[in-house]
Amino acid sequence: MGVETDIASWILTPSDMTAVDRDAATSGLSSFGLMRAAGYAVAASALRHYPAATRFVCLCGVGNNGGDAMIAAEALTGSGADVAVYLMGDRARLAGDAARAFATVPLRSQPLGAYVPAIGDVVIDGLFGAGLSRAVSGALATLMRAVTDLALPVIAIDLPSGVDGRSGQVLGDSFQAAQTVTFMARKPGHLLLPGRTLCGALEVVDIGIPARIIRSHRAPLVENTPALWRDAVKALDPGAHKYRRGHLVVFSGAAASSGAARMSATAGLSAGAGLVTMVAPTEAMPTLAAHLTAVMLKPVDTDAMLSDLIEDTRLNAFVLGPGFGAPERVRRFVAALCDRPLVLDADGITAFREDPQALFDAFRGPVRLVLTPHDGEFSRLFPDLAGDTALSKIDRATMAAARSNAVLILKGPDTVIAEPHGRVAINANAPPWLATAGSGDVLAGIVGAHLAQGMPPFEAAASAVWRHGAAGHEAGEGMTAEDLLRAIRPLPQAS
Ligand SMILES: NC(=O)C1=CN([C@@H]2O[C@H](COP(=O)(O)OP(=O)(O)OC[C@H]3O[C@@H](n4cnc5c(N)ncnc54)[C@H](O)[C@@H]3O)[C@@H](O)[C@H]2O)[C@@H](O)CC1
Ligand SMILES: [K+]
Repeated sequence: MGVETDIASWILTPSDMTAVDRDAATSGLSSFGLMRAAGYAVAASALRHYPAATRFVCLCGVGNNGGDAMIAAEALTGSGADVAVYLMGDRARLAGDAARAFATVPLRSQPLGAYVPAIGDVVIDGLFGAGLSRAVSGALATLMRAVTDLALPVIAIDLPSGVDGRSGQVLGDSFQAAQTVTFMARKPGHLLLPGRTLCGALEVVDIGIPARIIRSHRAPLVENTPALWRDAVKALDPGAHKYRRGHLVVFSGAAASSGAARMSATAGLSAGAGLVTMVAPTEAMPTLAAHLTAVMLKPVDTDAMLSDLIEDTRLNAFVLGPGFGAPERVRRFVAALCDRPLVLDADGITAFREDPQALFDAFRGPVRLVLTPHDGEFSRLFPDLAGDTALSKIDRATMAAARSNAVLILKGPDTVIAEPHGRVAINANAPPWLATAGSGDVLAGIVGAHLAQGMPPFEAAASAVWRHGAAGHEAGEGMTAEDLLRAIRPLPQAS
C-alpha cells in the first residue's frame, strides 16, 4: 500500500498526528481498526523483507505502539511464522486500544527482561513511537545494545524506539532499524538526523485515515521536492535573453582568499544567471582575471564606488560573504545593499556576531535576505536558539527566520529551509560527500542565480538546496567543489 502521491511529501509532527487520530475517531473511524491496519502492515513488511526469519520477536511497550506490535504478532502467527511477544512494564498499565489488542490476541507475552537476543531473530520494535516522552536508559538501553551487537534486523513501528519524532534526536539510546514502517505521513524525526539514519529504509503506509483529515492538520512543513517550487520555475522564461535572466553580483575579498567567491560566481553562471559580475578590491583584479573568463570584473575599493555601482538597478541579486573577511567592510556593504535581494553567507554572517539585530533591522519589510549558516555560523547570529536543546532543527530555523525576516538555509546533511511566515522544508537529497570544502560557496552562488532570475526568496533557496544536492549525486563520491560546479543541471520543469 502506498500513500496518495499528493500527501507523499507531507510531514506531520507527532502532535499533529495525535490531532489527526482524534479527528479520525470523532469522524467515526474506529481507532482499533487503524491499529489493526497498522499492525498488519508491519507484519506484511516483516514477511516481505525477512521471509526466512527463524523467529519474529515482538517487543511491546504499554502504549499504542505496543498495541501495533501485538497485532503484528497476531498477523505473523497467522502466516505460520514463529513469534515471541515481550511486554515492557506491567500489563495492568495497558489502556485503550493497546489493552484491547492484548485482550483479543490469543498470544502469551513474557516480561521484556526475559528476552535473550539470539541470532536468527527479527525484532519488531513496538516499544515507543510517537509517545516517547523521556530518555531510554537502564535495562532497556542494555537490551538495545545487545540487539545491535548481534546485528539483529530491527523493524521499527512508526519510529525506532528512542528517536524523538519531533526532532530526530535520540533520547538516551535507540534502536538502529533496518526498516521503519510509519503511518499516513512522515514525521520530522524520519528526515532529521540522526533519526533519518536510525530509521533505515522508511515505508509510509496508508492505514485508511482520509486525506481530508490529514490535510486539515497539515503543518506548513514539507520535504524539499520540486513540487514545492515548480511553479516558481515555470514562471521563469528559459528562452529569455541573458539580460533578462538577471544580473548577479558576487563580492570577493582579497586576492589570496578569492577562491571562495570565484566558486560562487561560477556556480551563479552555471545555475542560469544571465550575467555575473565579480566585485573585488583593485588589488585582486589580476588574480581574478587570470581565473575567470565568463564572469565580468569590477573593482570596488570604497563605499562611494559601491554606491555608484549599485545605482544600476539591473543588478538584481548579490552574494556577499564567501572568502570576504573584513567584518567592518561587510557591515558597511550590507547597509548599502539592504533594499536589494542578498545572499549572506560565511564571513558575511559572522560579521554580525556582535550585533545581529542591526542586520535584522536593516532587512524589515518585504523578504529579500537569504542567510545560509551552518550550525557554527547560526550560533553566532542566534546564540539563544542554538543553545536551547528543547528546540528541534525545524524550530530553530523557523524562529530564526521570523526574527531576522530572512529566508534561512540552516545547512547540514539535513538542511532545513525556513521563511519568516512559517513555511518550512526539510531537504533530504544531499549525499554525505556534499560536505566538502567550497560546497557552501557553490550553494550561495546557486541561490544568488535563482534570485537574479526573479524567483521569490523561499523558492529560490529551496530549489537551490535541492539542485545542489542533485549536483552532488551527479558528481559522485569523492567529488570536489569544482566537480560540483560542472554537475549543476537545469531545474526540473515538467509537472
Ligand atoms: N494514526 C496513527 O498514527 C496511529 C498510531 N498508532 C500507534 O500509536 C503510537 C503512539 O501511541 P501512544 O501515544 O500510546 O505512545 P507510545 O506507544 O509511543 O508510548 C507511550 C507510552 O510509553 C511510555 N514511555 C515514553 N517514553 C518512555 C521511556 N523512555 N521509557 C519508558 N516508558 C516510556 C509512556 O509513559 C506511555 O506509557 C504510534 O507511534 C503508532 O505506533 C497506531 O495504533 C495506529 C494509528
Ligand atoms: K517503535
